[in-house]
Amino acid sequence: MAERQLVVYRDGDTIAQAGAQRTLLAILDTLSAQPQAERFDLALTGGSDSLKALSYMASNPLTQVIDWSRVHIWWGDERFVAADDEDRNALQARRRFLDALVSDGRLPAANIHEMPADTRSPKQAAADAAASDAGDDTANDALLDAAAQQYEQELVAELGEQPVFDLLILGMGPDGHYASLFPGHTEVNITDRLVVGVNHSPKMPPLRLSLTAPLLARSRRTWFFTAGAAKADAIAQVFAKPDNPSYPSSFAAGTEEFIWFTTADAVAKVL
Ligand SMILES: O=C1O[C@H](COP(=O)(O)O)[C@@H](O)[C@H](O)[C@H]1O
Repeated sequence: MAERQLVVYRDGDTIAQAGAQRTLLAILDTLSAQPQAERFDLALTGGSDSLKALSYMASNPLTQVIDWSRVHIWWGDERFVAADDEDRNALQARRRFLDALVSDGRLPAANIHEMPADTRSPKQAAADAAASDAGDDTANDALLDAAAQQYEQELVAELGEQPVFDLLILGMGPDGHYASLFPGHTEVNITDRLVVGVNHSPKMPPLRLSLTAPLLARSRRTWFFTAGAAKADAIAQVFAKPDNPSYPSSFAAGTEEFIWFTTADAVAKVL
């Protein structure tokens, strides 16, 4: 595993700008190296700091010279809502960056590997939510598990039984969650699945899908984009103790590179 590196920038906007440039360079250099890599697998996250980086990618000139037909896009987690719901991480990424690449004919639509969306009717979703409120999670759990299995199959079909991303971008919530692995939830301990359903997420919306910790830890490069004082307590705890379920981000790693891009206020309790 790569040693954790810490980079402290002036503000979140700098994380997003530098992160955009760095992401595009990683793609360009990997696809241009000799012998050439066939493809580049990039796993995105939701979250304020990382989404901003996607907007900067859209206007960065390096975007014009990348062979996007060899780039595949994945997500570390997703909110299990309808495909056109504003809460969806993939929708936000499409709007900021991906849709333009597809409509220009540069990124094949099939290279965007979105996690499954909720296709239930509003009436059925409300009935399942009512059952859950009454203590019966059978329907929601079954639905989430089927969706998680579907994404697992897509990962295995594209990347084999032990999928590895070239680059995984992550954000961390103030509670220390990453992807949709939350403190106090059992999903962070699951090691025999690639993808899990997450019910009763403490952050809305309540139904989610997440890659599991072992998959998230074997990315070649793993970068956190994490700004702001609200994250200071969690970063201090994450840096203090690895693999701590109370601060799930402490499970993250990268095999070749593992970098936290932060701001001074975010690491005020570490340094
Ligand atoms: O809910 C989520 O939150 C985390 C962190 O988001 P942030 O806005 O606090 O940076 C994000 O990484 C994850 O993808 C998202 O679903």
